[in-house]
Amino acid sequence: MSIALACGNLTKSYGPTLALRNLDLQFEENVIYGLLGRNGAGKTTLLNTIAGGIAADSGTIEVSGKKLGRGEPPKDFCYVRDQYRHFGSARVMETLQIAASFHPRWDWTYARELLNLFLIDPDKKIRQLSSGTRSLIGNIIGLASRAQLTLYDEPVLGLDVLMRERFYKTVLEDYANHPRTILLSTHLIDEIAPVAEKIFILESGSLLLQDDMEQIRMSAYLVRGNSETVFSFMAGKRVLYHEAYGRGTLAAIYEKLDERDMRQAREQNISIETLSLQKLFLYLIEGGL
Ligand SMILES: Nc1ncnc2c1ncn2[C@@H]1O[C@H](COP(=O)(O)OP(=O)(O)OP(=O)(O)O)[C@@H](O)[C@H]1O
Repeated sequence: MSIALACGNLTKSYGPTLALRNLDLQFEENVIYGLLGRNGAGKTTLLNTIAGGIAADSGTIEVSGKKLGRGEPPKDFCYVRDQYRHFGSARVMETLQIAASFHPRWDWTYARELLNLFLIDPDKKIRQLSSGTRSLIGNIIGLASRAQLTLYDEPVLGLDVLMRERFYKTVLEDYANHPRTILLSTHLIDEIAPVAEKIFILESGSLLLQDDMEQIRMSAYLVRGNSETVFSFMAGKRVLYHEAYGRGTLAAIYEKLDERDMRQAREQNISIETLSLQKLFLYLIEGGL
């Protein structure tokens, strides 16, 4: 496993607001990450800091083992955010030409295919596009850049469900042929679950959870039953949240359950359901345990 990017002890405040708190994060090469967090959790600050757009107060950013200077962007890197609205009077094709000049691995054949796939007229001016279509221009740049490190900040904002699905499918297909490190920051949590291999959840500038999607699928459960039996079942397990539920208790746990746990649950009439990523997120935030 090689590390593409490592953030060490990263801290950034805006006046009294601590946006990133001693954040340690590592991104492996050739993995798709999902970055989740509530409004104000620090996602954009993290991405901007990695991109060199803002300087951290303290901490380090290393790309392939080499420390970046203050405000220095990583090499072979693409940051997709909502800046394309500033290209108002430029045509789509001109905007792609500017982007291509920054990305040595840019693939024009692929960029044209993507314009067709997302039904975008290359002669239109950016300001004539809907906001969803402007997001797609950024996403096309992210894909066609084939940058080894690609960060997307809310790439599906304003996209209808068909275009969201099409975008995620395209990311996966292209990643299969051209593996690279991709980070997708989004509020649409359950949509990211089939796409991301690993998840980071930020809350108040700190990392609340990081895990493989596969582990999350095998570890996130909601258990319900008589309070006494539920508490005894939960003993020694990581409990994210619990509440009284009628005469019993409902609890969200984060733990791999084995056959013995399942037998105990059956014998004691405890119901166990798997939690979706979105529900896990909600219980993590609500629980704060
Ligand atoms: N330029 C700024 N000046 C002052 N405070 C800021 C600035 N940018 C961000 N913040 C604050 O820093 C914190 C983190 O904001 P950030 O935009 O990184 O969160 P986010 O997770 O991207 O949120 P969202 O999902 O709403 O975009 C918030 O409390 C926010 O109000």
